[in-house]
Amino acid sequence: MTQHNLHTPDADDYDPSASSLADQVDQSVMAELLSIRSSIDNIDATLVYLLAERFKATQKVGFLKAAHRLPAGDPGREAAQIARLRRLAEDAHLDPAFAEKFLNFIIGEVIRHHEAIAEDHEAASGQHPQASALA
Ligand SMILES: C=C(O[C@@H]1C=C(C(=O)O)C=C[C@H]1O)C(=O)O
Repeated sequence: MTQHNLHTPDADDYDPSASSLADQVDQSVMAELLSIRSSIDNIDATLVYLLAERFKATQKVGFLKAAHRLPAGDPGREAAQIARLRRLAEDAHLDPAFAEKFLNFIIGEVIRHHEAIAEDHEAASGQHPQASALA
């Protein structure tokens, strides 16, 4: 049975003024809150597009690594990226520990994708022995 009364909002019916606070704050506070939230919404949309572009790039790396049987992770590269992002975060007054956690979270996901790409690649070259000989 579907629960139509427990409505979960989705992107198609996004209401930028959705809030559980409406009956707790006066209208002027709510107006200020909504104005700030509209920037938050723009930033969140940008993050999604940026992450989508990043994953498009890392997918290409995944195919390249699979074709040349390279390991999914590259700890030397990751250490350099983390040191750099921590520095950038400090300059930007963002908590460097958070920046590191966030990057590690993304890299973990990328590595899972690379492992899946490598498995698919191995399975496909197993089915076509001449393809694996050429790789
Ligand atoms: C994308 C790569 O693969 C992995 C993922 C990384 C990332 O998401 O930036 C960095 C290093 C690797 O552990 C890469 O080697 O460049």
